[in-house]
Amino acid sequence: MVNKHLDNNGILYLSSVSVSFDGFKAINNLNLIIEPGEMRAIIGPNGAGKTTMMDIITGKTRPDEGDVIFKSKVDLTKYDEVQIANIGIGRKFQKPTVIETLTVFENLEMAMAGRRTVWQSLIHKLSNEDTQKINENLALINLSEDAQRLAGDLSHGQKQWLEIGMLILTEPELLLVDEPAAGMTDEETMKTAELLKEINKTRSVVVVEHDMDFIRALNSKVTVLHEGHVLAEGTLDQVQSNQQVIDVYLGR
Ligand SMILES: Nc1ncnc2c1ncn2[C@@H]1O[C@H](COP(=O)(O)OP(=O)(O)OP(=O)(O)O)[C@@H](O)[C@H]1O
Repeated sequence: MVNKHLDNNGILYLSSVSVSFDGFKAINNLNLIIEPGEMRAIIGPNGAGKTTMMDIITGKTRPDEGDVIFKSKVDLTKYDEVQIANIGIGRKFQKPTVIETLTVFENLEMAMAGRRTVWQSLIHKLSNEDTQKINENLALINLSEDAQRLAGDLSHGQKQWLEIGMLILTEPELLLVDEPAAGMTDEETMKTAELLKEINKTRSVVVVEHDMDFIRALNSKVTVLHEGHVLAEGTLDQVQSNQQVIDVYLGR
């Protein structure tokens, strides 16, 4: 079933994807292509299907119909969540899941160790190369000064950055980020946009977000979802001046 997509160069390709919950089509004939190296923002009113779409890409939800292809050849519907993470798709959920009783550095060390247990990763001696990677990661996520603080003492925004840093250490080719700006201060929100732009220099990023100032700062192509399919695509200015999009947001 995958051969027909080999001429498609997208890092992520969704074609005619649908899924129903108790007869209700949460995703309805969804088509989406993310190009390699692209940053894409996904917006849409509550219930548009944004989370369900992320769930389908990451193997949490199986589509009833359609193709979900990674890098032109990997049929993601055949794999489970852990396998998809290992294939190279990292997902950042809205709520941070860092270990609060460990330091920032230890959390990163654990992420670096991947499948080792917490205890194994803490007694495992880091190579110089690993230490350097963690230090570079700390600089990326703006937490160099906070490396020895307990993760539980960080602000909400800093915890989100730490978790993004942990995901980056697993070196995903595609990073999916769910509402990163929720609960952040304006300053944290803008720093998060800068962080994702920096990350996007080396990998593809798909961000679901409601905060329009944040979306504007990303300066990327925007896809508007509505009732489980794509309503509009373009720059933020283009989609914001699209009458159908305006009507959907105003509930008309
Ligand atoms: N497991 C499920 N069982 C039943 N209905 C579901 C399930 N998951 C999602 N839905 C429904 O599917 C629709 C799409 O939900 P989804 O959470 O994907 O939207 P969303 O765009 O992420 O919304 P929000 O912006 O509020 O997070 C909603 O009507 C939701 O109630």
